[in-house]
Amino acid sequence: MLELRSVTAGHERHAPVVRDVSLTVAAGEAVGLLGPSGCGKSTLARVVALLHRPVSGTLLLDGEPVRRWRHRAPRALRTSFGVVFQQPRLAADPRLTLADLIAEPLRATGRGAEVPARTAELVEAVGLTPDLLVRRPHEVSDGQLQRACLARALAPRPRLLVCDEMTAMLDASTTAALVAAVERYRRGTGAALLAVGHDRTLLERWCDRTVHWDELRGSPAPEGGTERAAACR
Ligand SMILES: Nc1ncnc2c1ncn2[C@@H]1O[C@H](COP(=O)(O)OP(=O)(O)OP(=O)(O)O)[C@@H](O)[C@H]1O
Repeated sequence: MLELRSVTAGHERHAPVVRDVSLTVAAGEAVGLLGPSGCGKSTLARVVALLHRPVSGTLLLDGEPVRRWRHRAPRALRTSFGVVFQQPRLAADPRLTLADLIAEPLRATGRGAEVPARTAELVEAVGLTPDLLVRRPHEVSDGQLQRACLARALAPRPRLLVCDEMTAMLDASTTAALVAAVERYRRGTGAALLAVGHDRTLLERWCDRTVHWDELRGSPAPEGGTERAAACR
């Protein structure tokens, strides 16, 4: 379903943090990605979630190369991917109520009519209570806000969910609840998962297979070789 071929990406032009990384996630598969702090996992997660354009290499979805990232990506492609980050307070607009936060991706993609029904489903799915929906991020706990961020990621029914250290700052019971919510969603939809983290025990229990960052680098480029993303903007 998702294939990264020799992807190089970074934040400074001549010093990429992700170099020549190749990775495949099959339809419905859950892949855990482990690696030390600062190696580039979050940068790669952002490339996969179409939020960060690589310098070079190819990202294929169902065999089709992705040619545009961020707001340039076609709407259908953007809603194929959902992402949950480690720090919900950095990922949530502090001005929005939780209801508006969860509805954000549907409204942004012209699906506002789905908001009431979908929000009701999601609130239950992630274990929030409806009274929290009128609150803003500073009025809820980290765990409650992360539940809302997961609901936001699931709102458009993505085919691939990227969880970038989603549970790193949560207690064991909230971690278990969020992992269970992701797994219920995947069972119901057949969505694939890329879960990034440091916690080998959690990822090995959660995912079908776990790969280490070092295993992703320098794989031989498959037939067709690399593709300059810059040429595809
Ligand atoms: N927006 C940015 N601008 C410049 N450098 C950045 C930016 N984001 C990350 N970096 C740098 O890129 C490198 C990789 O960061 P990244 O967040 O991808 O690593 P990580 O493996 O996810 O780390 P951690 O496990 O600690 O979250 C780090 O050296 C970091 O300082």
